[in-house]
Amino acid sequence: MIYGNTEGIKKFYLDRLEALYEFDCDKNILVPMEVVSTISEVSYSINREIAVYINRRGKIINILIGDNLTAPLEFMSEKRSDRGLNGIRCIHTHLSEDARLSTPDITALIDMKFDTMVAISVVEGIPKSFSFGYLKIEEGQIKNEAYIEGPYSIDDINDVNFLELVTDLEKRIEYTAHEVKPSDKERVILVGCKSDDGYSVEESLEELKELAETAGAEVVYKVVQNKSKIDPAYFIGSGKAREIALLRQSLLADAVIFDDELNGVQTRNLEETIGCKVIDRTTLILDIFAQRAKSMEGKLQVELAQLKYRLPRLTGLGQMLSRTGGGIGTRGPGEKKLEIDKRHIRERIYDLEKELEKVKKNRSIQREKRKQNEIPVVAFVGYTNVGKSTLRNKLCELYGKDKEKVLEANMLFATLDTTTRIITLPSGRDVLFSDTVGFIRKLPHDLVEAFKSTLEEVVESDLIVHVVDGSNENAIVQIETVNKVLREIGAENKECILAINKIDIAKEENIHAIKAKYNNCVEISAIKEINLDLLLKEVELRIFSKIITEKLLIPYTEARIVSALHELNCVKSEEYLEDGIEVVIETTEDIINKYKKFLQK
Ligand SMILES: Nc1nc2c(ncn2[C@@H]2O[C@H](COP(=O)(O)OP(=O)(O)OP(=O)(O)O)[C@@H](O)[C@H]2O)c(=O)[nH]1
Ligand SMILES: [Mg+2]
Repeated sequence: MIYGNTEGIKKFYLDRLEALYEFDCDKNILVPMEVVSTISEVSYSINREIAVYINRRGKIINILIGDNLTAPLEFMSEKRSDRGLNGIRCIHTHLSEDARLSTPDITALIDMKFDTMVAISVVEGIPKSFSFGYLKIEEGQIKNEAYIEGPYSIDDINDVNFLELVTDLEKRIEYTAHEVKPSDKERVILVGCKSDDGYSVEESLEELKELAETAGAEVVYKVVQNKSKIDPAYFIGSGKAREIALLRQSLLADAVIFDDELNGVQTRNLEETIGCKVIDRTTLILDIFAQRAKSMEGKLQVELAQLKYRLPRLTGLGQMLSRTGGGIGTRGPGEKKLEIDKRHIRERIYDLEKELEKVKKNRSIQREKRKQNEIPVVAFVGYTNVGKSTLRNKLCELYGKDKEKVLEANMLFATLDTTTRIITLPSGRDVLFSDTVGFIRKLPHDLVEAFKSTLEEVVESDLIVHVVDGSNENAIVQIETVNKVLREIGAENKECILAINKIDIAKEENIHAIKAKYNNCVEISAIKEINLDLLLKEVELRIFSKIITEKLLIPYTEARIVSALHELNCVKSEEYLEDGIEVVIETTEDIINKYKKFLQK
């Protein structure tokens, strides 16, 4: 793939340039003459400047056509390497007698920390003279200044030993202890494609970024791919993959994470081209789940899901992953390494399924017991990070019988196991509140499958409290994502309350939009303890009483009852008739019973 302004250029020239990708440059030589003569000729013929980017292994990783060639790379400058030279040299043509580096050339050199920047003056297709620049290093630090050498003739430039130059530069850069081992964090590049599921790529990538950070990585760049057609071999197309390879080198990234699922072949091809570990969103989510699972059952489920996801992909998996170098995508529950041998994986899957069967049986026995005690169960569901755990902890703190806290953190998937606590409602009745794992978009199917038994709690519950982050602009899409999973586990017809959380920071119009679309909303703030009593009242109402609509006729002498009913917030309409006030109320059985004598037949 040739980048830049290739419009109107004959295929013949593009092919000649393309062939350079196969060429191995001598590692010692600053400007490989075969490359120089090709780009000089083509540059002259098409009357455009050409730049090639070569890594230290002597591989050409990118070829660019256009004017102002070094400029397009500035898009990376903000994320450029802070840890020394970027390991790439740029060689480009000037279609004039002037081989001196231009100001943009020098700026790019400094910004990107190229190993060197070489300019060739090309006259009538012949390389005439050369100049090159490299960064100034003082007291162990790379300065924002460059040394420029030349112009040199072809003979002179051939005497420059590139390897010596770069080795010397590298030697003089003093890496502090921190820089040598910059952090335990993996540096990752994210790649996303446009999708049509209601999210923009940017939002989806933002979520992927949060996921990556939750997994302990540092995101150094995000790549957006416009192409909607999926390449069977590379997912994004081989040209784009090469572009990412260049990025990876200059940003010194350790891994690339794709926002969509990749198959084994795509993973292998991408790893080969990009030259580092490549993982997808599902692997990342599984990795997070592996780190977070606490209960025996949770751990078993995560491992099972991981192995099931891996098995069909193993054939295609490249060097990078089968070596299991460590980091994201290689962790199993409890930091143990994942199996990479197919036969072992199959055996392990079999064992895990057996073990899970046992655990499942236990769980249903427990559930039976609870049923016998007749304590109703309220299940908290909701998109990840909406505040389910915070809400449940607050409720436990204020109304609970035991005060053990559920891990709450501003991290995705803080909760991975259903945990259940008893809460006393205002009326004095007890209910069990159970917190569940957060739901997330593009939740891998294996995972829904794996967590079904955890989610059985939801299916078996008496009431669902669907918690929504009212401050999130995607709240409605998130609600729909959760509803979709609820449908998948067969819980769509359950009695449900929508708790719109975080109203302390939510925008008015956002809340309005949610309320306009859904019934049974209660606006709350878990953190600020706003309306939590109201939520519990609503819970009580939904669980312990059927809602009935009745018409009462209340004599004028008993008018205070009407105001009492108004206080209960259950009056739907009222009419002043001759023999009394006719009110239609929508409320619970026990309240209706209280006013039985006024019932109109
Ligand atoms: N401003 C504000 N922030 C809140 C509120 N409730 C929760 N949060 C914050 O939202 C973040 C996520 O809260 P959690 O309770 O961990 O969310 P969760 O839904 O349990 O998340 P998972 O278990 O990962 O699915 C935390 O940083 C909370 O402090 C609220 O009412 N207002
Ligand atoms: Mg939680």
